[in-house]
Amino acid sequence: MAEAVAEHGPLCVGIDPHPGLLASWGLPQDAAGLERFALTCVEAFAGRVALVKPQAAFFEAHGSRGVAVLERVIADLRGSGTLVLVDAKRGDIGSTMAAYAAAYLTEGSPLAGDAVTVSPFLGFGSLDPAREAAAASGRGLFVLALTSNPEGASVQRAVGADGRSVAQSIVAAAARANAGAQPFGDVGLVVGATLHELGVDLSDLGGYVLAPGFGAQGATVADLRALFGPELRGVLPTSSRDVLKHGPETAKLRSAVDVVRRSLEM
Ligand SMILES: O=C(O)c1cc(=O)[nH]c(=O)n1[C@@H]1O[C@H](COP(=O)(O)O)[C@@H](O)[C@H]1O
Repeated sequence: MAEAVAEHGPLCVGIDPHPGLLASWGLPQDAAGLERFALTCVEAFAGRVALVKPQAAFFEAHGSRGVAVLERVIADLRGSGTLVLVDAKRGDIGSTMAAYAAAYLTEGSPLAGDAVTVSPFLGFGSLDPAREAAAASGRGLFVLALTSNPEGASVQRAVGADGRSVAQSIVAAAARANAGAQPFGDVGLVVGATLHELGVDLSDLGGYVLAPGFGAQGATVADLRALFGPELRGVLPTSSRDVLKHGPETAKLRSAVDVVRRSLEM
């Protein structure tokens, strides 16, 4: 990850084939349209950004043919040397989590990218099978901590018996998992760029922070710096619709990526 960020900058671009985007790209609302959309994104982004984040939901919406397209996207991006974060937000009891870990974090599985998003809201310990699989296969996790949607706060800012917010407990558990790793461990967090204040201390995290909400959900580069500090150390801003709306021409998608990337350098 550190090498990819050093080469391309910290921007993560999402592949979110919304029905509205398929329509504006002049594509049919079926698996063939999805495939055309997703492979155009691969062509536009491979080798140009540190990380690409396909959103699994939009592929699953097309059934098994859609999932096959997701598998192809993962294979093509990884084959080009571009890191893939599969945004599947999985979370379940530990014994079932082990099956998700087999699907998303195990070498040889067609759905395994380089990292996957997971939900800790069944208890951080329920993620242990995913942490073990990630460590064994050299992959990573991005654990939801403070999400970009306004509804998240009622759960994530709730204060537990120990006086800490749920989000701060998640940060602490991730920091424990990353302890000793240099420069960063396998466990990243998701913290929305749309938040008005952080309200958690990320200084000991020892992992990357994926920051969605940048672009289409309204957060700007200034918001990112206000929230995470001017250096944006370890922060991976991620944008989907704000880039994808420039398709279907590959050149226009690439220049949209360049504009966003430059805005993060200023
Ligand atoms: O895990 C995520 O990526 C995620 C977490 C979060 O708190 N908010 C959030 O928007 N996301 C995802 O990030 C993407 C944001 O898309 P845009 O709003 O189009 O940039 C979508 O795929 C969301 O599912």
